[in-house]
Amino acid sequence: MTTETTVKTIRIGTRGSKLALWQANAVADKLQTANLLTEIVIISTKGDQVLDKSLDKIGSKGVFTEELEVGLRDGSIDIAVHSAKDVQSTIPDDLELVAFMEREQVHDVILSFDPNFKLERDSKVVIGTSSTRRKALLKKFYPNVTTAESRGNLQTRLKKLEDKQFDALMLAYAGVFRMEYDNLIVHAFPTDEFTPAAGQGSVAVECAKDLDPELKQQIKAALDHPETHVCLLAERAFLRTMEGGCSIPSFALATLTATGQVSIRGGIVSLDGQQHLVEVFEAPQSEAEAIGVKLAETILAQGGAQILKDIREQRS
Ligand SMILES: NCc1[nH]cc(CCC(=O)O)c1CC(=O)O
Repeated sequence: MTTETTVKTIRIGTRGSKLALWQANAVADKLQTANLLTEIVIISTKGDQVLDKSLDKIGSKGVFTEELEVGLRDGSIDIAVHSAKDVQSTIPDDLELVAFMEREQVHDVILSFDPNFKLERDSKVVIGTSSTRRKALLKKFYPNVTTAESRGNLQTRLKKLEDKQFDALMLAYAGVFRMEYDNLIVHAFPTDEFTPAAGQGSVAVECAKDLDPELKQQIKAALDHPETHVCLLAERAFLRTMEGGCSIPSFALATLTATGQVSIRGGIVSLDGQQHLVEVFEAPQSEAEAIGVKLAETILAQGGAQILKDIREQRS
């Protein structure tokens, strides 16, 4: 008797933007290196379709992920690839994040077509960004800067910059580097002032909990970067406890120290930049999620809860 081995093709669900496809291709490459067969399936999400509203107005929950999650459930895809930053802090019970890929540099940058563009503390310039966190942090650290909405994929935003809808564009370095626009970078923000959003710079891979366990293990072995994973657990626990999606001005960055501890810096900034709460905690890796929670609870107790309440009231 011969044993039959069926070779399964892993269907990788992704949004259709160039950055999303870059990420999906990075996943496909790694799976192929592990001798797995792959196919990329493009799925459009609400976040791709509704471009005339800022994210906090669409409703932040799963705008870039929901349609992909439907695909995981109905079996049209086996895994979904997301920018880790875009994944809601609590994912549905029947799904799981099976891997976090090795993180790119996490900081925010400014892009301009003018190589002599300089951002000074008192600069009176218009910067394109639609991120609540970036807008609020700019108010705090660069009080004379004004911001202009810049939703859409990177290419759309660069077109707006070209059309002079703003003087410069603020983005995550990771996406800029992956799209090879790093020649336009004129300023890099240090992460102690502009601490990134939880998950920035990493790619998350989601699957159904009931995906074949052997396949799930192969996917994890091929894609997961354990150091990134533990940092992301801490940051996502922070985000979950803050009860905010990508539309609140919170930030969290976990890193591993030389002795292998997890260190997490995070907090929240009020929309007007007037209140800026930041704390740093360190713990063994086994307590990664616990320090994320502790950081959030500390920030909430220091006035973060009030900042969140004010934001909710302003929006309703
Ligand atoms: N919310 C959009 C988004 N999601 C992930 C990235 C960049 C790449 C990354 O952080 O992985 C971006 C654009 C940006 O913030 O500049």
